[in-house]
Parts: sequence; structure tokens; C-alpha cells
Amino acid sequence: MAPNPPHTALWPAPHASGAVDATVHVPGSKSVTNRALVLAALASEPGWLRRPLRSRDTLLMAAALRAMGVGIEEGVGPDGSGETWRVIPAALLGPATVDVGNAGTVMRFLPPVAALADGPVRFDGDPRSYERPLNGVIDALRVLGARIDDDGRGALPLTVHGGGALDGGPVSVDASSSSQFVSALLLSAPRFNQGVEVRHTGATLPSLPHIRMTVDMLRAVGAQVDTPESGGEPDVWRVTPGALLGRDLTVEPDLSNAQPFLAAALVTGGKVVIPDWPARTTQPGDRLREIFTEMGGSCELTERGLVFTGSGAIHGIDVDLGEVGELTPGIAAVAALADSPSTLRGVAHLRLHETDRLAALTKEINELGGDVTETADGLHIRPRPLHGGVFHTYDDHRMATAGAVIGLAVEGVRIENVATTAKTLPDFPDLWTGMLGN
Ligand SMILES: O=C(O)C1=C[C@@H](OP(=O)(O)O)[C@@H](O)[C@H](O)C1
Ligand SMILES: C=C(OP(=O)(O)O)C(=O)O
Repeated sequence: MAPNPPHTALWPAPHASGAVDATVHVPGSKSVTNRALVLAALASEPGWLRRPLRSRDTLLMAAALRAMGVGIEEGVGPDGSGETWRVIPAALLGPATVDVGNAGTVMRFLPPVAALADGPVRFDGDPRSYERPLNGVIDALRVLGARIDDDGRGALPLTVHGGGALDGGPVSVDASSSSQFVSALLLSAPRFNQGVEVRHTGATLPSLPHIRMTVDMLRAVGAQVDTPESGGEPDVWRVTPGALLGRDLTVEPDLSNAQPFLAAALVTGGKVVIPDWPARTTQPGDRLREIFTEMGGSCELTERGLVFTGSGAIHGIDVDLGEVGELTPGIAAVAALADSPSTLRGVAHLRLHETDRLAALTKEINELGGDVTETADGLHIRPRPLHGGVFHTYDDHRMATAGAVIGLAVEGVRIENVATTAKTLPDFPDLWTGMLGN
């Protein structure tokens, strides 16, 4: 396998000479892997994770849990299959240091775990991690009984002074800037003395499927969770204290990372098969079946996986992406190549993601000759003929894959720091050239 280019390199995005026709095996879901690691670490018995994603975000999660005393061993699954992590829970201990990189899941899901540790746990990360909101988690943990030293900005860096246990109980949180505040509090809550009752107080709540993923995965390891959808109050989630089971979990492919490959079929009028596409899932990427169909493709779930076919036509779309915000860069890339304008709504919180994604998409598509404007909560995209040039990526994996999609249709696009895809998909350059038959 060819090594990834260095960070400063410009990667010539391959131009598609014809319709793609490929089967792409997409590695495991970041969101499932990092939830599974946390839940397995908090369980009362060892568990297995099969086909975990091994990327920057998940390796940082594993390293952080190991630093607090959890055993995570490379292993062979109970049925002899490879590509497995065995997670052995242990008493959580400080002092420990956690590098969150720029992983939202690590910076939000682990402070509650650290509050259960015996000793101080120091959190630090990439410069961008200092700018991403964490106030919902910090303030809530203090209400629930944790002692945290930060610099008063409600952000990293910080130290959680774990006391070996946490009271828990009721807490209000405004999660309009990130659903991960809610997920973070729920994931560790079975281990809080009183469990938790989380009440979201903000006007909007993004990424609801990711909260459903948290609830489903908690229930699958034996936690009792009451949700608005199970007859509870709107915007209130309750987790009862109790022991968690160790499980043998196979991680689904990352459907948000399947996006650029599906987009390739759409943009080139070709066909891409994604094996192991789950029939039922909480992953937001499942919405691509509907969104990319509306944009001109068609799809079918078969025994081979999801078969997605482009028609040669690409249509604009008017869509609220609030539930599936992480799909925005890839949809914007396709929309820039469409035969009619698009409006992407409901994603103001993307300004606080890996980079300000609304500003970054606007600038980079416009520098290739596009016509994109930012709205209060999204993007308006009027397709125009694009030309080659450098596509800057701002350390954002989804900017890099969005640029690659544009490069299929536009000659001479060069992507800055394609290696940033290692956040969730280290194999991206090889998978991409493999899809194109190179
Ligand atoms: O819980 C998760 O695994 C995620 C939740 C979402 O975060 P936000 O609600 O902050 O957008 C999503 O964008 C992110 O990629 C992963
Ligand atoms: C927003 C994202 O990641 P994070 O988990 O760092 O929030 C993403 O992957 O698109």
C-alpha cells in the first residue's frame, strides 16, 4: 500500500475518464467504534469489538482509555476472526493525560468517564479543539458533582479531578451546538450513583440520529434508558444506574465515509457497491439513499450490499441537514456540479466542527469558479462551470473528500493535505484510486 502523502503535499485529485464501476469496502463507523469503546470500558466484564475503525479518532479514544487503566488488546474474535479489539475493563485511574486530537467524540465522551476515575485526568488536543464547544459537558458534570479545572472559557484544555465515583442526577444542558453533549452524559450515566436525567433546553438539537445511536448502544449492553421517543417528556433522556454487559459487537461500515464513493457514482453516472450496508441503522449516512436519489441516482439494498447507480444527471436539492450535518460537505460538492441550485439548511452548528465548514466550503468552491453563499444556517449553491486549482482542507477530513468528489468532474483540482482523511478514513487515497481502477 502506498504511504499517504505528507501534510504539505498537494494531492492531484484523480479526474474520472468515464463512469465508475466498483465495489468499495468501507471501514468501520467512527461513531459506533468510539461509543463501543467507552461502553466496553465501563462494563463489568470483558467485551469484543470486531472490525473496529482504526483511524486517528478511534486510536486516540483507545489510547485515552488505556491511559486510565482499561485493557484494549489486539485479538482474534471468539469465532477465530481477526481485526478485533478485546476490551478489559479495570478500575479507572489517574493521573492520566488524554490527547483528544480534534475528535469531538473523544473530547466530549471522555470527561464524564474521567469523573469516575480515581485521580486527575488532563485533557488537551489540537489547536482547533480549544475552539470547539465543551461548555455543555463541563457545566453539566459540575452540576452532577465533578471537580473540573479549566480556564473559564468552557473549552479545552482542562483537568477533571476524578473522585472514583459521581453522584449524577438531574441536569439541564443546551446542546444546540453539539448533540455530543447529550450523548456524552448518557454514555457514562449507568455508572453514576443516581444515573442521569438530561434535559435539553436549547432551541434546536442537531444530529438526533447520533443520540439514537447512543441510546440503542446503551440498551444493547443492558442499560435502561427512557427517551422522548419511548413515551417520555420531549427533550428529556433518563438513564438508570446499573452494571453494563460486555458484548461481542461487529462494527458497521461508516456510512458517512461511504458518501464520497456514492457521490462518485452520482457524478460520473456510474455504479458503486458498498458491501455490508446495514438494513437497519442509526447512522446518519443511511439518509444518503434518499438524498442522493433525489439528486439523480437510484439505489437498491441487495445481498451484495448497497448498489448505488448514477443516471448521468445531477439535480440540485433543497434539504434540511440538521439531523445529518456531517453529510454536508459531500452534498455541497455534488450540488456544485448539479444542473440546478441547492439550498442546504439547518446546519449553523457546522461553523464549530473540524473547521468552520460553511465558510470553508464557500471559499473553496468559489475559488474553483463556483457561486456559493452562506446563509444564517447553511449554504446556497448555484452551479457554475468549475476550473482546477488548489482545494484547501483546513485539517478537515470531510473537506478533503468533498474536494476529491469535485476533482472527478473538474480537471486539475489539487487537494491540500489529503492525509487529514486519517481522522476517520486513513485508507482514503488508496480506496479512491482503487475505485477508479488505477
Ligand atoms: O456523536 C457522534 O458520533 C457525532 C455527532 C455529530 O456531532 P454534532 O452533533 O456536534 O454535529 C456528528 O456531526 C459527528 O461527526 C459525530
Ligand atoms: C463533525 C465530525 O466529527 P467530530 O466527531 O470530531 O465532531 C465529523 O466527523 O464530521
